[in-house]
Order: sequence, then structure tokens, then C-alpha cells
Amino acid sequence: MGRKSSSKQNTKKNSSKEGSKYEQQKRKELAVLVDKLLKLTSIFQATVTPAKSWEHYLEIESLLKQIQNIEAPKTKSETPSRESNIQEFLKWLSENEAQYEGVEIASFKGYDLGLKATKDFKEGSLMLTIPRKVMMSEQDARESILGKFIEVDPLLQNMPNITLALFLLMEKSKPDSFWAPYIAVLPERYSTILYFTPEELAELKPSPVLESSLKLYRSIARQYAYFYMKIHTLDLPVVKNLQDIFTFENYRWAVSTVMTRQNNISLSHADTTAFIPLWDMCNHQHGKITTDFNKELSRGECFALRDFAAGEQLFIFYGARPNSDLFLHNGFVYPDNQYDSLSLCLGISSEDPRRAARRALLSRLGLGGAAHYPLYAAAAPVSAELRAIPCGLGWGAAHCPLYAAAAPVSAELRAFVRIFCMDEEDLTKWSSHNVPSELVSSEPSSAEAVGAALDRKAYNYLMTRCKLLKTLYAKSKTEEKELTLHRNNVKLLKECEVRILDGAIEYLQGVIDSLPVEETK
Ligand SMILES: C[S@@+](CC[C@H](N)C(=O)[O-])C[C@H]1O[C@@H](n2cnc3c(N)ncnc32)[C@H](O)[C@@H]1O
Repeated sequence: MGRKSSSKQNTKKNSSKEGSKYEQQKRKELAVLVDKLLKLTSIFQATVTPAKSWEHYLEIESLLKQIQNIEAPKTKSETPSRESNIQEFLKWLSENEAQYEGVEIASFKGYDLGLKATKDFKEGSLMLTIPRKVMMSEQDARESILGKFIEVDPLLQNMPNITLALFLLMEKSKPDSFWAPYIAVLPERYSTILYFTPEELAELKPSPVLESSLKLYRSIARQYAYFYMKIHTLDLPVVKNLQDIFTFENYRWAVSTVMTRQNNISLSHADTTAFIPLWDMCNHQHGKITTDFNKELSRGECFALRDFAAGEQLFIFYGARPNSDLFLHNGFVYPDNQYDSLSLCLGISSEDPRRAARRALLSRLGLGGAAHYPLYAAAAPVSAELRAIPCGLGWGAAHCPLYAAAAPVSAELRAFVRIFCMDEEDLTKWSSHNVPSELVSSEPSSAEAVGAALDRKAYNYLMTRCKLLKTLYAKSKTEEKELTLHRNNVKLLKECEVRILDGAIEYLQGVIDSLPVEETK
């Protein structure tokens, strides 16, 4: 017996020794891979060709796959579905004085969860009030033990969304977290590009969103490597807490939660980035922004953007954003998007003998550093101010004015094509203007100053570019495979982009046909 139990103990000791040896070995392998990742994501130059950029992405993706294999827990713990946690979440909200009478959480095809009206709501009526105390914010992160990490880390000091992602991870690992009921109803995974396979991403070609996606992927991979290193080298109690939970899988989850749900709120003393429980269950529909933070009552208030009948899904408007932005930061595409645009990548060739003069003119119009010029969907009624709303879900921007853009060709794109098509004489003439503002305008007086000959060349050039791009989209059509959510989003995005090109081609034809022929040089 005795011998038997001591041999059992020895076996246990040996296996725990082997276990810790195995852990050490894993940590070493991981450290080598993360170091490679950090180096790889640091060397990228923005000017490389799309082919090089794709190769670079594949290298990063392959390293991350190896990292994920090492980091993955051997046994997957069974977590209850988010749906089964809804009652507990609603109870927590009520206990903390959130008001949501006439609203319930329900599942909607194509949206996952959303909010459903259980009574009629008139346009402008109050639907939800969410007290500040249930919101999880960057300010809470600063006041938590993460504060010590923020104090010594420049990235966390300057990027509130990353701080919020790390705070979310930390709170998720704490069973007694105040926000546990909220975290338990968050999605398990997302449809952001961080979850796309290389095959799914490749289907984005020739959309300019492919390049933005690779850039985003690179940046998140770099952040992961950077924080992994910090967490495993800094001597702070908080980073010890993060060591076991900071994996790439967890980081992409936290970052995607932030990207798809964060909001900027104006508290009495400062702005902060925050999650707003329950309100962030609302899906997006076209409309107006009807949510804001009430500083006196210290709560978020959400009003009905239109009449909603009992039984209907309750939507909010996330803000005037093109589909490229919704796809990249929110993981969905809104086909009926009045604020859609397509970014054209344009530049002056280094072989162009008049490059310096053209670039000088562009600089005078503030377009010196521009490489992307928007083409708008048929009638994109939006102000520059509204377009600039960051990744939030359209919180508190009710005062941003909307105006109807007259044409698919943006002012900056119009200026670019005019300057691009100028001959020596035109360049000399326009270079004598301090600010050649007429080049951005489509007003008849400006068109007259520019002249029909130059406009004909410029609009024809743009038309050729649009037609060429359209043929690239047609060529990129892939064979009909099963349409996953990711592939469906890619398909919708590209269809919307082709629609913008069609609108632009029709518009340009109209403009060209209306130009006075006699003025042509
Ligand atoms: C703030 S959350 C809204 C609640 C979310 N549906 C859920 O299940 O938690 C934003 C996410 O909802 C989905 N979503 C919102 N509006 C949508 C729409 N109009 N079409 C498709 N998906 C939408 C997207 O996945 C987006 O990332």
C-alpha cells in the first residue's frame, strides 16, 4: 500500500513537474513568436504595393495562427448562451434604476439580438434611460487598478478605446465584477474583419476596403504583440492579473466589442468612451440621432427616431457613415445607405513632368497629403462634420446639420481631376491664384472660370476610371459558394460600391453632355 501510494505521489510530482516544464516551454515558444510578430508589424511601410501588403498580412496571419494554437485552452469550457443571461441582466438594470418600460430584448434574423417594442412608441418619446453608474467607461478604467498601467503606458494614455478593451477583459475575468450581468449578454464572437479568414478577406478585391482591412488587422496584431510584451515584463500587480487572460483570441474579442459598441459621452467635467448597457442592444436603421447624455440626471436618454408599433424592432441611427466604415468598424453593411461613399485611390505619377506644379496646387487646397478621394452615393446628404463622427453609435450628435450634396463627385475629387488634367497653360494660370477655390466648386460661375475644355478632359478622365473600376468588380465575382455572414457582408459592400460607380457614371455623362462644345480647346 505504502509503496503504491508513494509511487502514486511520485507520478503526480513528475507529471506536475512535466506540466510546469511544458508550460515553460509554451511560454518560451510564445515569446519567440510574439517577438517576431512585433518586428513584423513594425517594419511595414504605407507605400508598398497591394501585393506586398497582402503578403505581409499573410505572414502576420500565419504567426497569429501559431500563437492562437499555443494559447488555446486544451479544454473548452461550456459557457451559457447570452440569451440565457438576459433575465439576470434585466434584473441588474432595474436594480440600478435603468428604465425600459415597453422594451424587451429579442432575437431578430440577420441582427442577432435587438430591442423589441412591447407597446407603441410615438416619434420623439422617451424609450430608455440608462444611468451613468451602469455604463462601463474609460474613466472607470482609470480609477481601477488598471490606472497604474495607464500611468506608465503612452499607448493607453492616448487611446481610450484600447484602455476600454483591456478594462473589459479584466472585468470579464472577475466573477464578482459589477458589470458581470452586462458582460454575460455580450456576443461571443463578431463579424469584424478580425474574425475573417484570408479567403474571406481576399473576396474584398478590388474594394478599397481591402487595404483598410489589412491596415486594421496589422494594427491590432501589433497592439496585441506590444501589450503581450508589456504584460510579461512590467512589474505591476495589474499586469500579473492580465497575464493569464491576455491572449490574441481574447484581445480580438475585446477590441471588436469596443469597435461595435463603444460610445463617446459628455460627462459634466469631460468626455469619455463608454459601453452603454441595453441601449447598445439597439440595431441601426436610417434616421436621425436621438440619444444623448443628460448631465443633470446623469443618465443616457434614448428617444424614438420614428413611430414604433408594439411588436416592432426598435432601431437607432448610428450616424451618417459610409458602408466601408460600417463594414470595418461595425461588422455589417447597410444596403440602403444614403451616406455611402467609395474612396478612389488617386495620385500624381512620379514620372509626370508637371508633378511639382500639380502637387503645389493640390497643397494650396489642403489636398497635399490626400491619396483617397470620395465618390458619393447618388444623393449623399451629409456635412463634413457629421461624416467625422468616430466609431461610436451616434451618441449626442443631434445638432450636426445635414445638407444635400448635389453630386456624387466630392469637392476634393473634382479639384483633383481638374488639376490632374491641366496642361502647362492651365497650370501657370491657376498657380497664380493664392487659393484656387474655384477648382473645388461645381457652381456655374466656377465651371466658367475653369473652362469647358478642362472640365471635359477632367470628367472624361474620371468617367474612364469609374468604368475601369467597374470592370474590375465584374471580374472579381467569385463562384457561388455558401454565403456565410462574412461573405455576405463582402458581397453587399461590393454591390453598394458598384452602385456608387453606376451613379457616378450616369452623373458624369450628364455633366459632359451639358458642357458647351464651342469652348473646347
Ligand atoms: C451595438 S450592437 C447591436 C446589438 C447586436 N445586434 C447584438 O446582438 O448585441 C451592433 C451590432 O449589431 C449588428 N447590427 C446593427 N445594426 C445592424 C443592421 N442594420 N444590419 C445588420 N446588423 C446590424 C452588427 O453586428 C453590429 O456590430
